[in-house]
Amino acid sequence: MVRGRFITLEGGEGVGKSTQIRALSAALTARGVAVVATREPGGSAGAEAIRALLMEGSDDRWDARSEALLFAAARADHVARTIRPALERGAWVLCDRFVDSSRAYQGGGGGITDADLLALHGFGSLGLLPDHTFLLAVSAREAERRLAVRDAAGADRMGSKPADYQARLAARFAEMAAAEPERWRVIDADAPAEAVTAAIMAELEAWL
Ligand SMILES: Nc1ncnc2c1ncn2[C@@H]1O[C@H](COP(=O)(O)OP(=O)(O)OP(=O)(O)O)[C@@H](O)[C@H]1O
Ligand SMILES: Cc1cn([C@H]2C[C@H](O)[C@@H](COP(=O)(O)O)O2)c(=O)[nH]c1=O
Repeated sequence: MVRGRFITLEGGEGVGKSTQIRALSAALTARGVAVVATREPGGSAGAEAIRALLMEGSDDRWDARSEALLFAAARADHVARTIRPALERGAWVLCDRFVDSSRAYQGGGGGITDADLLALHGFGSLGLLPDHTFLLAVSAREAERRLAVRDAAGADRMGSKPADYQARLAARFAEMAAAEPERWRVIDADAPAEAVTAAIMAELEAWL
């Protein structure tokens, strides 16, 4: 079976993932690569409907277990309807967040065990993992500056989690990147957007 590449961008709030997905899509398309750019939660009709349930309403709308199940259900639909078909066509899938966001947010932030989250992922998405994951790391000061711009009109449900939740999830991202260095690359995302794109493209060069 011909298989494309599955690349994910991860990190905390407002670290520049969507900016990079757009720039990388353009750079890879210019190199003749068939690209599917997508995001989580979302990326298929069913998953976008679940996204609205997750992103709207008050912080206590879902408890940690219900929230983990909803993210896993959205991911199962996204994988089955968008990601696997694209990979089977030989496309490169660039995804803004994937299962590692559940491991950081619902795990590190929300206290669900990694084993439970991976079991949900094994059932829902048959355990699909990215070939390569880029962690966009920003300093606390830069994160604060970017979030002030993003949330000037108010944060969504996930973006309004308390500071200790944000600190736990950042620590969990760093832990996962250190534990699986063959899949993860940590990118200095305090740098200007063009420099971040160049750093990621340099890592992807080997596959082009
Ligand atoms: N390298 C960069 N340097 C300075 N500002 C940046 C950089 N990358 C993105 N930004 C700005 O930071 C803000 C957040 O960027 P973006 O929406 O790409 O982040 P994100 O990680 O996708 O956010 P979210 O968590 O909301 O999905 C935007 O205002 C964007 O223009
Ligand atoms: C996939 C996934 C996402 N989240 C959180 C992370 C963000 O707060 C939102 C998504 O918003 P974005 O602006 O599109 O990045 O959802 C999560 O908690 N768990 C997940 O699995």
